[in-house]
Amino acid sequence: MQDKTAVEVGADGVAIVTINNPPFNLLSVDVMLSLKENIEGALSRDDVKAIVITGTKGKFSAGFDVTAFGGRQGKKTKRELGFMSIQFVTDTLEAARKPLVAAIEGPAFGGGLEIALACHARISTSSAQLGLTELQYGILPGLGGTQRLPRLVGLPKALEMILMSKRVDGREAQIISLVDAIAPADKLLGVAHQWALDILERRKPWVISL
Ligand SMILES: C[C@H](O)CC(=O)SCCNC(=O)CCNC(=O)[C@H](O)C(C)(C)COP(=O)(O)OP(=O)(O)OC[C@H]1O[C@@H](n2cnc3c(N)ncnc32)[C@H](O)[C@@H]1OP(=O)(O)O
Repeated sequence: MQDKTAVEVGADGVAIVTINNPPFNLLSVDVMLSLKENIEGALSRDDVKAIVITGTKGKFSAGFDVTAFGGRQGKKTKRELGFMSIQFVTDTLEAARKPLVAAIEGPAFGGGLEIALACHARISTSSAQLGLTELQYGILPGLGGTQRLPRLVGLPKALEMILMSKRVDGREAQIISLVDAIAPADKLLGVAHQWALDILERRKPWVISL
């Protein structure tokens, strides 16, 4: 089976953890367990100083695969969605003692954006699309987005985005403080790397939104 996330550690000590579930890097329990495992691995390595999270093929993540929400669990005993909290990934990010930066290109929706919100900074391209779009499926953001988004963008803007499943592009996201900086696609990872090292060296603030 193809790995759902990949890790590469650069000579500068920044690990890039890439979500690898094309075409939209949708999240599932498997993808999130793989993400958690690779982030924990990077956090425990002495040669890793900071972590950048991104998505493969120019797409951060379009959120949870909503087809997994269909149907009742019935008498299943295996640990599946509905039997377990899916916040295990954001719990890991929250507990991290190394800088975490999200490098966002393409869609960052629902759980995808919530993973980015749990990082200490977000860098995006100007054309990236960001939103907590869960309500269009009749569900609430489930990875802490209802708490983290208002802390970054203020309550009125967060309510507008959540209640109307409103999407913003990278440019607007920077204006409302949802992303910290904009970079062209070919420089995105480089800028995110530098931002992570700047947090480490205290040249940029270590911002925890929850
Ligand atoms: C825990 C969390 O809080 C819960 C969540 O994350 S809920 C999920 C939130 N995510 C979203 O709202 C994203 C919704 N998707 C989109 O906006 C758009 O599909 C997109 C921008 C990703 C891609 O757009 P576009 O390129 O025009 O392709 P589009 O035709 O819409 O989608 C392609 C296929 O992917 C599927 N898809 C897209 N997002 C999906 C998702 N989150 N779950 C399951 N399937 C999805 C579509 O249903 C479609 O399937 P089909 O080919 O069988 O009809």
